[in-house]
Amino acid sequence: MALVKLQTEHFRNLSSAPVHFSPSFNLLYGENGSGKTSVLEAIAYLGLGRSFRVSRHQAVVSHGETGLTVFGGLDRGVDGEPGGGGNSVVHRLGISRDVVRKETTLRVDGESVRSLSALAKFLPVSVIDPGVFEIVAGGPGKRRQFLDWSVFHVEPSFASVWQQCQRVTSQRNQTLRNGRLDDALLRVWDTQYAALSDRISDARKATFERFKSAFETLVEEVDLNWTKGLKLEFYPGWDTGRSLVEILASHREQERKVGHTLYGPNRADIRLKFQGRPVAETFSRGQQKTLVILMKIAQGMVLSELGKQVTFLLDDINAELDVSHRAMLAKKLQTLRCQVFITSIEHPEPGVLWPEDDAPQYRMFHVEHGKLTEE
Ligand SMILES: Nc1ncnc2c1ncn2[C@@H]1O[C@H](COP(=O)(O)OP(=O)(O)OP(=O)(O)O)[C@@H](O)[C@H]1O
Repeated sequence: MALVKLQTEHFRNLSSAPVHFSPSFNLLYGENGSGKTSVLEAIAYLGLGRSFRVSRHQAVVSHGETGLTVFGGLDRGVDGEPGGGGNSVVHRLGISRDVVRKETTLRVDGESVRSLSALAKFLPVSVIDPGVFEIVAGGPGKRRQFLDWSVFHVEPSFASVWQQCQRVTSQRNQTLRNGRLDDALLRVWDTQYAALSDRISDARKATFERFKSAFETLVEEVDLNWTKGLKLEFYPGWDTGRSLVEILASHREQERKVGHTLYGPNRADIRLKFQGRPVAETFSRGQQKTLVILMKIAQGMVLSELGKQVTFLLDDINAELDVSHRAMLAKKLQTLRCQVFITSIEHPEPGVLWPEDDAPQYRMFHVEHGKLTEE
């Protein structure tokens, strides 16, 4: 699927006029503060139900307004129509947020839906912005988020198992904090928690294996010297040599002291090592950035294998990647037949992104005061 129509109301500084996009590449350029990132943010809002820049919905709502709406029209993507995709909308998505009532309303094809996953499954959006490099440089939380995004799109039941596990974890934490020694109750929570944790971990591991294999193929293809000896490993959040119930029972006092669960899927990680050491300690900043880009592409490959097209949102990559890495990224995304949005301050030169003169179908937009004008 590709987002071929976008219309927003009261979304930051964006104009409410509808915009039609290419199912392939879309190049957006404009001055600082013109609204380029806000366009990507509005697209991501449809696919993630939140902003990728800020955690408060209020910040995204236009000043002086009490709510926002984003509508999207999807078509079947680059391969959906003879001749490389036409703008024929096959699904309509809508999300509204009322920040006074703190209510979100979701619609798919005119029907109300309750869960965000019903909307999100239509539009897998992957953001590559300056903050994305935290996946390598930052803590395990960023890598869990990265992995779970693909698990969600690969394993249909993942979102509901995850929610159940969060509920049980929070009840278990309350019991741990409860001063009374309530061992019998804790054991009940332990059993439920361990069963859900195993399901989460199995789903994560299966998706991780797909991801790892795509990543290895990609690394082979791009043939970058410094990636030889790089190892990716999934850590589920506990030592799987023993059952989680056993581990929890043997760390009762420790968990009671801290008042929360210390072992399980909330501790999972993708461990990235180079010659036995964490890459964050070994790789240069440029290498770390390239590594994240390769991981993002590999994630796109996994979804492509399952017949799903990722919509990539590339914010200001000129500031992050040199010309050759930008060209490598554009080429790979073109091969994957993904939909791509790229922002830049300068007028884009397609010859830089596609030096071999094999530019795909693209649309170019100038962004000014929140309004997009196609060129
Ligand atoms: N809630 C809001 N309501 C109205 N306008 C807003 C709101 N939040 C931000 N803005 C304004 O919207 C504009 C769009 O900002 P955005 O970050 O999208 O610009 P950009 O083109 O990506 O800029 P840059 O190149 O500097 O990254 C800015 O001028 C900002 O001041």
